Amino acid sequence: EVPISDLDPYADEVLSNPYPYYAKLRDLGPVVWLDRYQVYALARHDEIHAVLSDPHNFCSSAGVGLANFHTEEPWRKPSIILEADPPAHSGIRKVVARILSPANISKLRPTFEAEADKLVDRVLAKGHFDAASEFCEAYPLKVFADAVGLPAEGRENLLPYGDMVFNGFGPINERFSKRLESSSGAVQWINNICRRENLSENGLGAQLYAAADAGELTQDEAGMLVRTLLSAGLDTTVFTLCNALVSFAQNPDQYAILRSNPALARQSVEEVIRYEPTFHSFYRTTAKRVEIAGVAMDTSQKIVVFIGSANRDPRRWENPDKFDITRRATGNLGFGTGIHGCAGQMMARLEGDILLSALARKMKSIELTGEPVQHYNNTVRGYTSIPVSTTTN
Ligand SMILES: CC(C)Cc1ccc(C(=O)O)cc1
Repeated sequence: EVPISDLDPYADEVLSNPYPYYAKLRDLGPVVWLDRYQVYALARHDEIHAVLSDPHNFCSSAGVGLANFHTEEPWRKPSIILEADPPAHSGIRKVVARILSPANISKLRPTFEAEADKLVDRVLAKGHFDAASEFCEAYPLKVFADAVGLPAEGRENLLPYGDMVFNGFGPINERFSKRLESSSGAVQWINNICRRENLSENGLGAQLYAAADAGELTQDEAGMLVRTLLSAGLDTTVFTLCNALVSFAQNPDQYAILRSNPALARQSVEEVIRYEPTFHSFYRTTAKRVEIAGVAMDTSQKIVVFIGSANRDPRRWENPDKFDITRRATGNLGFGTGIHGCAGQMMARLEGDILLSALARKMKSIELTGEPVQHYNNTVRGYTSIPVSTTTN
């Protein structure tokens, strides 16, 4: 029989430190029934990897959150890439993958490096700063928003919008719908800013519209994909940088290794994404009657996969709870895997590599001057405040 758990993965006490709860789920078995939400839960690496690698049996078009689009209205128009299955997904993904390819985004490196050095010098000159709001948020909101081609004004809408998107993959509870009302301005702003006339001539947004001119997409689909970039590309990198800073602050020996060789920044981003992934849980829906680890499931069943648990599974990782930037962390599930694997992962690595190496070259150690304040969201983990004092060379 399938073990039953009454865990509420969206309770604040679980969100504040999910790892002990993940360990319990892993020990219960490869497939667990979450009674509270009436869904199956996978917490072990191998089963999660298998489900994310099998879009045929485990589909995304019913939504990748708790809500089942087969039976309920999505809160926003479904994404044409995230919430799509082959064959519709394939052509769209090809365009996005080209625009976010290493070849295309490596052209951004000189600008990204110049902005990182400017930001590091600015915060170090202050003597102490909030590494969340003044550093980890400021950097993607400048370099990625510029790269997409957004105007300077209105960017304060971006993180609140992303927060709604990521809450939206969990239970659409009263908190969420209240947030939706209060941030309807952000939703309007996002839908408007994705229009071609509001974007720069040569940014990633313009490149999507150029693909439409070339007949690879419709103009509408290009606009929807600009929304994708703004939905997926901000909060995720902001919180990854926050998680990096806090992980290094709590493991000064690891920051000392990075200081001794800033070129390790790229590899350290990989370990941050394994150890403290920003994105923790999302869903697939069975597309037919199917079995996982001997458990027979009906069609149209929701399955939650806990990415954050897969990355700490001792069946896959040695000493999984240790933050160790010298380990080989590639292949972790922080960026997902398979046809829906993160299309922006090279952009995320570029931002993390550049900002962390710029910091490591100039800041001797990361000294917290107060407790980091965690950001609470149904599916992403990060911080809203990380008070640090600067210790230059
Ligand atoms: C971790 C993923 C769920 C992030 C994400 C969010 C939104 C979209 C979209 O297409 O709107 C795509 C990807």
